[in-house]
Amino acid sequence: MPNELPAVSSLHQLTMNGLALHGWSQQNLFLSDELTLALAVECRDEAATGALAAAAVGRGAARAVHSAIRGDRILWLQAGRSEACDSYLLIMETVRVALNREFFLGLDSYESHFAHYAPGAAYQVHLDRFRDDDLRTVSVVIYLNPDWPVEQGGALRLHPLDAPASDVSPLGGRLVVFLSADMPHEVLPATHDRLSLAGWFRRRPPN
Ligand SMILES: O=C(O)CCC(=O)C(=O)O
Ligand SMILES: [Fe+2]
Repeated sequence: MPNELPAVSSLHQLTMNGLALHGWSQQNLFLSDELTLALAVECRDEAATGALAAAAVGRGAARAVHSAIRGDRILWLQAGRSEACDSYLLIMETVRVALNREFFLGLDSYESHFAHYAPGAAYQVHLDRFRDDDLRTVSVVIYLNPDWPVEQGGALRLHPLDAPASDVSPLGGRLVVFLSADMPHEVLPATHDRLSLAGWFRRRPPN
């Protein structure tokens, strides 16, 4: 009986290998320049019209905006909002399938938002998995900034539990994935506007 599963793209395979070995992975040129630009324009336009809202931290009664802890403004995506977003969500669907096949995670959904960090905005060290909601399993960030010299700051700093910290500069088209429960991370302040898409693959809720 031949293997019926379609081939996983070699880029996805690299991502899977990095996750398995280190708990995180970075891929440059993950999105095409064309799609990155379309998403960047959409994010910038939405920010300019005031459609992004100050992001909150915490859940339930503790949920509140604390801009010194988390300074980005966000807009959650819905399927069908634009051709570019639908292309992005379709690509992330192929990543979801690859993650499930490689790690048997039972991921059944993906939630994602645009984020804009104005100059000086940051996000202090945190974990993406909530204490009272452990369904977020794999975190994703895709950057939408063309030409981002490292001196502009704004790195994502990952703090693996068993390895030195790693900085990832938010250069357009770049993907970072990491395990939501185990990877403390922070966003360092930048000198320029910093645009991204953040997202989370969620597990099926238990019955
Ligand atoms: O933008 C980034 O590099 C990371 C964002 C982040 O940690 C989050 O939204 O939870
Ligand atoms: Fe995070």
